Amino acid sequence: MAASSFNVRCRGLTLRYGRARRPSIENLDWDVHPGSTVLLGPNGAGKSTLLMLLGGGLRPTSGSVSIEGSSTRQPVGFMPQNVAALRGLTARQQVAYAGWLQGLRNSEAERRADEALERVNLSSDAGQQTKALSGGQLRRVGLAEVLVTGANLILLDEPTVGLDPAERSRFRTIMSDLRSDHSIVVSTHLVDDLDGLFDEVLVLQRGSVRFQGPLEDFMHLAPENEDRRRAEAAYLSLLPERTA
Ligand SMILES: Nc1ncnc2c1ncn2[C@@H]1O[C@H](COP(=O)(O)OP(=O)(O)OP(=O)(O)O)[C@@H](O)[C@H]1O
Repeated sequence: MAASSFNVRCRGLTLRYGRARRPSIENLDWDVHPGSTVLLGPNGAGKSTLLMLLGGGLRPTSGSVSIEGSSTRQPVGFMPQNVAALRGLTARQQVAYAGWLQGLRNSEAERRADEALERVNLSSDAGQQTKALSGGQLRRVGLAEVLVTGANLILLDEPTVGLDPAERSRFRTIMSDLRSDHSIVVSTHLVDDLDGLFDEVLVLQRGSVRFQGPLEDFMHLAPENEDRRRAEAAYLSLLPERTA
């Protein structure tokens, strides 16, 4: 994919749930950077809401998300925090089903499902019922469900939360591999492990942008003497009150 020719722009993006007193995303301007972006923010800051707006799962109350230069029918794919295991389906069938829902013919959906499962290192479990998979394996099925659609931009909502260290490391390796031919945006609470995986950082607080820029600039926000947990120190310097 030519990531650089693919643009996703948010302008004045605002989302208010029902009769909520204040918007969960407020007047947000953001150009999604080609490459990989980490989305940080305290609980309730609006990370999931922003990802759902980008993925088309929510319609903005006002403002817009525009997508230009995509070569596929489904330019953006969203993996939610909780990936559902569909009863009675194997991993291969569940991934192929996601492709079929996007309009692929059965044979094409199955072929792409095999490719996607290989990409997430699950080929050997393709015949397992998804209900029988571990939490980490199920997350990887969820990622394969996104890949099967051919999306250019992949949105991952807290993909490593609750995973054991081995599965977390496996997932990081897969994300790192995906950076070669996809743009990715990943929301996370885990600010200790950003280096080598992300180019850009977006920090949200109460639905507004608190910081956006290259990872290097973000790291410079950390006080001089903070070395080991530099990213966490940078993050805390933006959010002294730790409120959403
Ligand atoms: N379906 C909904 N109806 C009403 N309010 C909602 C709904 N979903 C989220 N909110 C509110 O919108 C705000 C942003 O929530 P969101 O889940 O996007 O934040 P988040 O940064 O992803 O939080 P977390 O890190 O806890 O997942 C919060 O105040 C939340 O209570």
